[in-house]
Amino acid sequence: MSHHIVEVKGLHHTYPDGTLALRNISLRITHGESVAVIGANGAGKSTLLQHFNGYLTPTAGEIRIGDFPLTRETLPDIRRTVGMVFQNPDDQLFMPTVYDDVAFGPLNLGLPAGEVDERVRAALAKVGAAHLQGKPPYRLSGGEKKRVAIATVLSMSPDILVMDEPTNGLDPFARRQLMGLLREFRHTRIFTSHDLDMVLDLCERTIVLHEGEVKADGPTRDIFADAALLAECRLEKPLSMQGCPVCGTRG
Ligand SMILES: Nc1ncnc2c1ncn2[C@@H]1O[C@H](COP(=O)(O)OP(=O)(O)OP(=O)(O)O)[C@@H](O)[C@H]1O
Repeated sequence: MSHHIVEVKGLHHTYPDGTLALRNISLRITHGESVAVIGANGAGKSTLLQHFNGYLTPTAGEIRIGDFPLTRETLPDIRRTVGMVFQNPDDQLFMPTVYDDVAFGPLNLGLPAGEVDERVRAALAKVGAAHLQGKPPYRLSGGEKKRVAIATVLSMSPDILVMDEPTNGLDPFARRQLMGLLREFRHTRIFTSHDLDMVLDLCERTIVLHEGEVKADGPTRDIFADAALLAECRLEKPLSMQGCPVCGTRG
């Protein structure tokens, strides 16, 4: 299913203030892959993800989603294909109620009212936020906002799910619930996270960014076993691979 493929060729991104955030990034993510993009603060993870559905435009290089290069003409279709959860849920929630926010995307697809309602209820139930549907988003807690932001993307049934720090601000129960949901999602998943145990659990492939460049791209366990790479990129092993300080067993 080629429409689930994300391809990046020679991507550079310089912000208007002159910050060079991405340098010559090339990668290809195919259907059904679960891929983590990790790196220290400021490594370029959010900048990279925001190119996948055209929120940022490359300074140089190309993004292809499936068979199409990302251009002004293909952008509406690509936004239907790629569901993006931003790091900050306030960037995603702007309607008077939670229900309206989750319905916004499906309504824009022109779906009949009954189907929109079905999608909204299913998406809110999946993130455990059905009870919040009548509330204004600005009255929600940080973790509640995050869950609703995720529901706004799920209600669009995207082919490719892109999430920037999806577990940020979630309590342990909500984190586990989200991990279950990501595990169930059968199409392409790409996310950034500092939650390296989640990365180890959910992603067979990990891409390491360091100072705007791809430093490594490979099987997640191999990445976390490379102590020199982790040290160079200011990363640590997931807790579950650090061994038990009491009994001395290795992860
Ligand atoms: N709007 C902006 N204008 C100028 N520079 C920016 C802008 N947004 C991000 N940057 C810079 O681009 C670089 C990459 O930032 P980015 O947000 O992509 O990092 P990140 O890896 O997602 O970090 P974090 O883990 O802290 O979320 C950083 O040097 C940052 O200061």
